[in-house]
Amino acid sequence: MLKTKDIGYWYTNEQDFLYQDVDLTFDAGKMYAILGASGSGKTTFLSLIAGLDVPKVGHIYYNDQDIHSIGLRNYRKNDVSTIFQSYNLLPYMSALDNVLTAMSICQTPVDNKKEYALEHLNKVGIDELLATKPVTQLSGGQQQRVAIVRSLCCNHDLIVADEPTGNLDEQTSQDIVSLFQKVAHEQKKCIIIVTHEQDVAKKCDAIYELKNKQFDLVK
Ligand SMILES: Nc1ncnc2c1ncn2[C@@H]1O[C@H](COP(=O)(O)OP(=O)(O)OP(=O)(O)O)[C@@H](O)[C@H]1O
Repeated sequence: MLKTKDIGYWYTNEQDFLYQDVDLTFDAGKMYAILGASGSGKTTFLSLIAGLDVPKVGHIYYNDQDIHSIGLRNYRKNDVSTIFQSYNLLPYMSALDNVLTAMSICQTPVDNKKEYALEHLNKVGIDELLATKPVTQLSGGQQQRVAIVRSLCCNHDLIVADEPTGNLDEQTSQDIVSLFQKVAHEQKKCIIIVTHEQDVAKKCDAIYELKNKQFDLVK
């Protein structure tokens, strides 16, 4: 579903590159982990495959089409959902409205959007009372779950997530990873997760480790 071809990236100068010649493949129906030390460039890599930033060299293909020819705006709107480390929820809205707004932008093909959103929020332990409160009144872990649901409800085929379980207790984290697994395997989505947690990585179908400026397939 997604391929990177010879991509390289640096921020300030080319000699300080984060990586070069990165050729990775991500298939539909699978969940991937990206591991690596802090500062190695994992978030930067996610921003490239999510179409939020552009590699300095190389190309990214989504279903064999260069994401530039799809158009990054179209790609983000129709094909890829991003779960940000800092959630990026709209603070003046409720959890429910955050999910509904995203569904409306992505034009999720569902008749009763409110029922669909509430059902998915419920699955991660956000009941209707919590879902209708201003999102700023929710805890960090609750906001993280709203961000996860917002991305799942967009129904895109590719989901990229930056430390999606970073703020969750062990049980909730396991539940979320099982949910991701189910979505990847049953709905044939491709889910790519940046994580520091070995337990999360172990549940993924494949693991890429970013080390010494290169990605190695370690599982
Ligand atoms: N906007 C920026 N301008 C310059 N350098 C940056 C910028 N954003 C990140 N960097 C640097 O690029 C490197 C990779 O950052 P990135 O956030 O991708 O790492 P990471 O592996 O996701 O780290 P962490 O696990 O701590 O979140 C770091 O050294 C960081 O300081």
